[in-house]
Amino acid sequence: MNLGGGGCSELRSRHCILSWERLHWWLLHRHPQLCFPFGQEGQMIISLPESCLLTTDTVIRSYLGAYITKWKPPPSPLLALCTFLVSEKHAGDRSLWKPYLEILPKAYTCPVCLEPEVVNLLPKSLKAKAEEQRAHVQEFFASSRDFFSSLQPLFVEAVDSIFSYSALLWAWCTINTRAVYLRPRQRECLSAEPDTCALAPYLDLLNHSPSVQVKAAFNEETHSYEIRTTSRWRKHEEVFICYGPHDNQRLFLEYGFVSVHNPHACVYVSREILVKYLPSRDKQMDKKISILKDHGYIENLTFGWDGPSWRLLTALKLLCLEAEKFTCWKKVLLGEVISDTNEKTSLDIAQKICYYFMEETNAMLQKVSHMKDEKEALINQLTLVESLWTEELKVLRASAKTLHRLQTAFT
Ligand SMILES: C[S@@+](CC[C@H](N)C(=O)[O-])C[C@H]1O[C@@H](n2cnc3c(N)ncnc32)[C@H](O)[C@@H]1O
Repeated sequence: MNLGGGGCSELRSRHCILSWERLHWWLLHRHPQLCFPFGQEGQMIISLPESCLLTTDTVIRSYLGAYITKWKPPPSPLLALCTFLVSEKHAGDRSLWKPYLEILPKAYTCPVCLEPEVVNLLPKSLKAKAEEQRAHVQEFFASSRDFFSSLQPLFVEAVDSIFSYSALLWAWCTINTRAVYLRPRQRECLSAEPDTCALAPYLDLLNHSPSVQVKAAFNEETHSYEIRTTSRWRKHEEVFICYGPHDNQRLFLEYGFVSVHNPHACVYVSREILVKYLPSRDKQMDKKISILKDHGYIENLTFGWDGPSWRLLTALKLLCLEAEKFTCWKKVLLGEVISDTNEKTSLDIAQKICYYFMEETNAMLQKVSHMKDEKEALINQLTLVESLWTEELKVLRASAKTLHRLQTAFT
């Protein structure tokens, strides 16, 4: 959120600024206690009264409440929120929430919204998650259609045309990219899934920066959702909050963007790649892999800005253990050095994997670049994917440098 011009380009358009001002006016008019003190370290950035939050309580108190209470099995909290958003958007000028709905993005860039040919260009681990996300939303839509049909008495138009897949997708992305967390509540008329999401107008204009520190939570004493910062902000500077210590794949998956110079950025190493560079003759390989699995060392192996993660190096050290040293595997997991040979071999393999990823990343960047020339309609989606690969390449280059330095200690 920019507290005085500049900032996020989405907000710079005349239309957005007008809507934003209208939202500001709307909130202050309804809730004069809304607070925006800012600037000082440790101070409140924003405090939003409970009555400004859009929660399942808002939905149940609305004209949808009777339909939700009647429906069996009870709809999920997420379905209640999505239904309300779609219905209120459809109401247009008649909606009390219009000033808020007007400033929401019309479309999103989470992987579920990307064209399949763009999803195909994502790193493998992210592609799998993107496909899961798409299947999840499709299933959410399919399983909600009967409930939507029950709402027909509320509308003149056919509910199928109002609660379409694209409308539900928009609502799902709105919640997924903008909701704040509330402590779980349980309502009898809703299913047992966690009811923890709330939309927080105004507060959800704040963009993410990985390098700021904030505390965000609902304050039970003031009955407000509060964000406090431990960072300092100058007048006219864009104020950021931190959505969490997320790497770029997670930011892309959950929020549809990539953070440049993200300190949490990393490149994931899959089990297949890990073993591809190990000696195929090792008779103890299956045993070693099963030890890694049992101790949770087969996942979340990464390259980061500081080189291979401790987990990746530990996994490699165990996989490279000489046959006669195999009994020392527990010591490896505890971080002990077994031998110079083991240290050196694992670093060499880490370097080979790192170079392999750099080549693959360069090849993907070329592919994306060709596609940008050919498919102009997909330029925004492709640019996003390109920025993800570009950031991964930067991480790999940094990792390769660190590895080179570590390897020289053994020459
Ligand atoms: C809670 S909203 C933040 C406000 C949003 N920019 C807006 O104009 O309404 C979260 C969305 O903002 C965008 N966003 C947040 N931080 C960003 C950043 N550092 N760079 C690019 N986009 C960002 C992403 O699209 C994300 O899904």
